[in-house]
Amino acid sequence: METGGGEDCCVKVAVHVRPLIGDERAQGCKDCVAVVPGKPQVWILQESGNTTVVQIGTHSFTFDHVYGSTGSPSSAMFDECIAPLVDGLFQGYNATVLAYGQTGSGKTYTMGTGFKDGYQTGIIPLVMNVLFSKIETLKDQTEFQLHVSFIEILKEEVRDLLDPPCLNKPDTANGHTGKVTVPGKPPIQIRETSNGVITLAGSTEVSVSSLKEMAACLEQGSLSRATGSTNMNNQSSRSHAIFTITLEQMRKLSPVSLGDSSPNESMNEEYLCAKLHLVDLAGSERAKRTGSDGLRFKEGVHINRGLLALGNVISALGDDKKRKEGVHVPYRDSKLTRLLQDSLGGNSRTVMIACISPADINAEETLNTLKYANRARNIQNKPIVNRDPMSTEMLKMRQQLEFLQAELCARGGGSSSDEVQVLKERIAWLEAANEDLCRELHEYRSRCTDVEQRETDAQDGSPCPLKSDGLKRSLNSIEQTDYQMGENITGDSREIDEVAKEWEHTLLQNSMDKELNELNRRLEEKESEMKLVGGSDTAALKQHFGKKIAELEDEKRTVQKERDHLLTEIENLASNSDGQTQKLQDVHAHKLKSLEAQILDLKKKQESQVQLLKQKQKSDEAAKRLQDEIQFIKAQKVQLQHRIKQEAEQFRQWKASREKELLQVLQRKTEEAAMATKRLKELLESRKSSARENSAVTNGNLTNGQSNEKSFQRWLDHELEVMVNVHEVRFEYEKQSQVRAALAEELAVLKQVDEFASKGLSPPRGKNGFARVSSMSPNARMARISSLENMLSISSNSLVAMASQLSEAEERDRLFTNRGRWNQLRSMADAKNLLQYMFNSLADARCQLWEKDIEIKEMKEQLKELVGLLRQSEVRRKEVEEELKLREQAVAITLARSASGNLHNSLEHFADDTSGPPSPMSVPAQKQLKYTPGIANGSIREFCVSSEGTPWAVVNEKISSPRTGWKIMEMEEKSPPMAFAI
Ligand SMILES: Nc1ncnc2c1ncn2[C@@H]1O[C@H](COP(=O)(O)OP(=O)(O)OP(=O)(O)O)[C@@H](O)[C@H]1O
Repeated sequence: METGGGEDCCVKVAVHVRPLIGDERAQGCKDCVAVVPGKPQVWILQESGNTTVVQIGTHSFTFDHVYGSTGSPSSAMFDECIAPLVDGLFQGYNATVLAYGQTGSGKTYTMGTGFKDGYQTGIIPLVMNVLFSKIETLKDQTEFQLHVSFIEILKEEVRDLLDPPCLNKPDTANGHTGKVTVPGKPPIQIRETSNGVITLAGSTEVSVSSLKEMAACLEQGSLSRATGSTNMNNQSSRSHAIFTITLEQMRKLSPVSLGDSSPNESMNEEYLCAKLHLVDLAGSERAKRTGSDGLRFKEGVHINRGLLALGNVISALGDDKKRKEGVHVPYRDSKLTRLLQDSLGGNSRTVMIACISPADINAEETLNTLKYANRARNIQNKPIVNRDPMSTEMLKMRQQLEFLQAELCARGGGSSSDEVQVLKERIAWLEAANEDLCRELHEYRSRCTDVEQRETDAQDGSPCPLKSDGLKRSLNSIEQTDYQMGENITGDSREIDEVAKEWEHTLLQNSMDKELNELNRRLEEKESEMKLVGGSDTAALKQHFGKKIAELEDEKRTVQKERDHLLTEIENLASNSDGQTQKLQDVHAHKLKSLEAQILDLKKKQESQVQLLKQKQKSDEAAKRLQDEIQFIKAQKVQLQHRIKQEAEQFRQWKASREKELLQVLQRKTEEAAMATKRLKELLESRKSSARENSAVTNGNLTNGQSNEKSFQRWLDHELEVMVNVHEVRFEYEKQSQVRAALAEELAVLKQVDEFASKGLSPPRGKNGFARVSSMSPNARMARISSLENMLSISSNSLVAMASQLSEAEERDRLFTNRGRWNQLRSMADAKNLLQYMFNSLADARCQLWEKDIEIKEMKEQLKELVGLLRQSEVRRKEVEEELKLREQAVAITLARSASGNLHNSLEHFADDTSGPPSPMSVPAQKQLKYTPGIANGSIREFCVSSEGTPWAVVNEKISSPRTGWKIMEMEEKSPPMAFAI
């Protein structure tokens, strides 16, 4: 059904970098993707220190377009990449848009297959808008018919998203969504027709005539897809979804005049049919990162298999050149692979949008995505216009007719009747040929249908072989939970210690703060009292009082003098008893009286002054006492402040050393990871050279059979070492990711608490980690935040570096697998030798494994016994403590009695008490364990000696481990002397 030629064109690749999303921010992820401004070039970055940015080795990729991050805005993607494909549809070109990338990288967001409630984002809604507005402008010249289909490929099974009865029916086999067959309706199948075209037979094609109808199909399908995912208990799309728009058009061409004969309508029409496949592939994922749930694991395997298929298609198509050169490049022949192959490598115009996350934690997947995408750019497509064969033939005839008419005109506008007759005959011949062609086409189509039906029947009858070996192996490899248990237990108890220490510090600081506040309060109280008591200057007061008393004394003396003088005068006057004298006498007597009153008053004043002075002295003494008290409180305060400072300093030092320790652990882990990464790099490098060496061997450059054999053995050893190293790096990667997640979690909590504190709020109670963090001082919090950020940065760098090597290893391994690991073995003898070597190695490895198993069993037994004995001795210790307490009490009572005169009796009583066995333990002797590193299997007896030199335990060797050289000793207690116990 296709004619017409087209030029070759490569698959266009546009990278879409989404921003960091909430979850990634919460995990403290850094942006490790950079786009060169103004160029479609992407770099994966590694930060060195806090400021400098260094590019990692070879990880720079150039594409046709890069959107997001510092590249072109995402809004430009449609106009630059997709709109030309929509235009092409109207010219009859098929087109495919593929969204590819890891889980959560933004494929659904980019494509718009999560279309819901009319909310239009993504490519598909935009395609629909443009399609209908274009149809609106062309509807006068062209008749259009639109169909849509929406299917989902889940575990290599096709589900029709537009046919509800096929959806959401429980599959009895595994309990999740499966497809049921509707009677009379054949199931959808990915089929390969006899001429090699891959088709989806039996999918619903809904005819649509408006934007609304098409949007409803997209929405219905998207919802069905989401429901399916929810049934499988998973939010992410676990399937490949293909939304196909088929555009049929019948164009009205300008009529061709056929002289006097009636015009043939069909010759004035052109029929074109083109399909646009919009594909949202399931996200690539590593089984380990999705958790160990069996169902999800299986899905992951299928998804990855699908994506592997895509990867293979891409690389196989990319290797087309090699195929042309005669090198065997295998295609995987799964139907899905072929379907994708047709979309990518067929006659479509194809745009691949490689979605990536910028988070450093996804660096490995991002690198893989970019590598695939980069390879996809090499794929050559040959787009052609899809015309109905009839239409094509008509078009040819039409062209001939036009040519003939033009010729006719060129000969002067007129033509002889003979010429017209010749032309008419030619037209009749062409029409007859056309009819023959149509008949042939019809027969050909029915033959094709027969062949397809036979193929389908044959497939239905043959059960599909189970390829479960790889899966089993993968499942076995994830059963490693025991491995880290010891580490976890140690980690947990360490964390408990740490939390306890922090609490202790907080409580101590709080109680000391309270104490300090109390001291301050008392100090204030005393000081204000002091102000009251000793507020004025005591010396000045004393002087003031002294002066006052002296003045009073002077005054008293003057008044007394005056009184004496008056008395003498009165006596003199008494001897002269005339009237005058009597009068004077009275005056003097009066004056005398007042003077005496004055003297009395002065005396009182003086006394009160003396009293005041005495009181002052008393208050001085009180002030002195207060002063002493204040001094004492002040000294206490200084001491307490010193203790607070000391304790804080101790805690700070402990914390710093803990932090240092943590950093050292992280650094050690990072160094280990770096070492493993470096080793892997070296191994990968040397693999390249050993591959060359081996190819030299197989090309016969080395004739010596033995060196040939050795070289194969070396190569095999090397391959195995690489495998183990990749495993090691992956293991380190997982561990590092966990460390990083824990750091990020703590950082997030600290930042939240900080935010709450800056708003003056207290963090929510009962939330994990909040209580502990909120008790930290702001400075401690800031210090911890910066230290965590530092650690996160180190961890990020290490993760990115590991991801880089892992991706390299994976890439090489994949290439190697494609080429065939064993291709270089050219002779049966080589193969047999290598097989023998492998057999020997495997046997060795199994024997070693067996020995290790035995050792582990032995150690587990020992551990069990040790734990039992530890518990016993713990119980025993408590008993002894109790007994010791009782004896101490008894001794105290005895001493008290002896002090009260009953010395003799009590000593007798005391002797009675101690007349039993001299050991404080009256129960049978207990066995204790003792570890002695060193020579095993020796006959050893040891004596533990008390402080007085008395042997009290005999030690017998019990179990010994030839591997570790540690032995467990049994110790029997001999009763130590009582005097020692007292
Ligand atoms: N360009 C973008 N801008 C903002 N958010 C985005 C962008 N791309 C994706 N996201 C967000 O990232 C998350 C994951 O996106 P999406 O579901 O499209 O990923 P996906 O690749 O389809 O995942 P899966 O393969 O698991 O289905 C979603 O929350 C989505 O809203």
